[in-house]
Amino acid sequence: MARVYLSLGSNQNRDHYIRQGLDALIQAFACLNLSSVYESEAVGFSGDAFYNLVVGLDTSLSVAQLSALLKGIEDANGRDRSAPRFCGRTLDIDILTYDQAAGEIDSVRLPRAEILKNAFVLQPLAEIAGAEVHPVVGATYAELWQAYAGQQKLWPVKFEWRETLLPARIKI
Ligand SMILES: Nc1ncnc2c1ncn2[C@@H]1O[C@H](COP(=O)(O)OP(=O)(O)OP(=O)(O)O)[C@@H](O)[C@H]1O
Ligand SMILES: Nc1nc2c(c(=O)[nH]1)N=C(CO)CN2
Repeated sequence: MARVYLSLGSNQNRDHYIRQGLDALIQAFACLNLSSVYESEAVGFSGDAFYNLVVGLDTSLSVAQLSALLKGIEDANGRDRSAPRFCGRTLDIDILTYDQAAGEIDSVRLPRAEILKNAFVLQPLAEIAGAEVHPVVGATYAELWQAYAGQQKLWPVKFEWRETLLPARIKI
């Protein structure tokens, strides 16, 4: 089994698509660890604000199998692959880490560089995996998030539907 962390983001019909993404992950995996959902301004382009969260899970899927599964979930949720990289997103699911893998595996770059760049990734990752060590930097996510101080900090968003996920093998 590999320990995996995923980043979910949406800035179009955000409640709907984040919920859809989580429902699909619940169907696919035995147990999910969910961070809070955070709202932040779009980084890298001007557009609607995003909701982001991080999900932790254990899987026996390979990186290639996991990547294909996640692309399928994105596609089923209106993802337009012809759109430019920095534009609105119905649902984006990225693999942040896969155990301690480092490098390009089956066209997936690990660990994902955005962990060290963006509060909307690092803050929720530190929330649910603060004691775990970044595969390349060697510091824990809690340490990395502390070092990020002074830059953008995000605040959790209250989700009415979050509690409704509780019966579904979810650790919040
Ligand atoms: N860590 C990763 N997680 C998911 N896909 C990755 C990763 N690294 C490389 N890829 C591959 O790169 C392709 C482009 O993905 P990438 O996430 O870089 O761009 P994007 O999804 O268009 O933009 P973004 O995720 O920044 O919104 C994906 O289809 C996937 O095959
Ligand atoms: N706040 C925020 N900004 C972004 C995000 C995102 O998920 N959250 N994703 C992007 C493209 O992947 C570009 N900009």
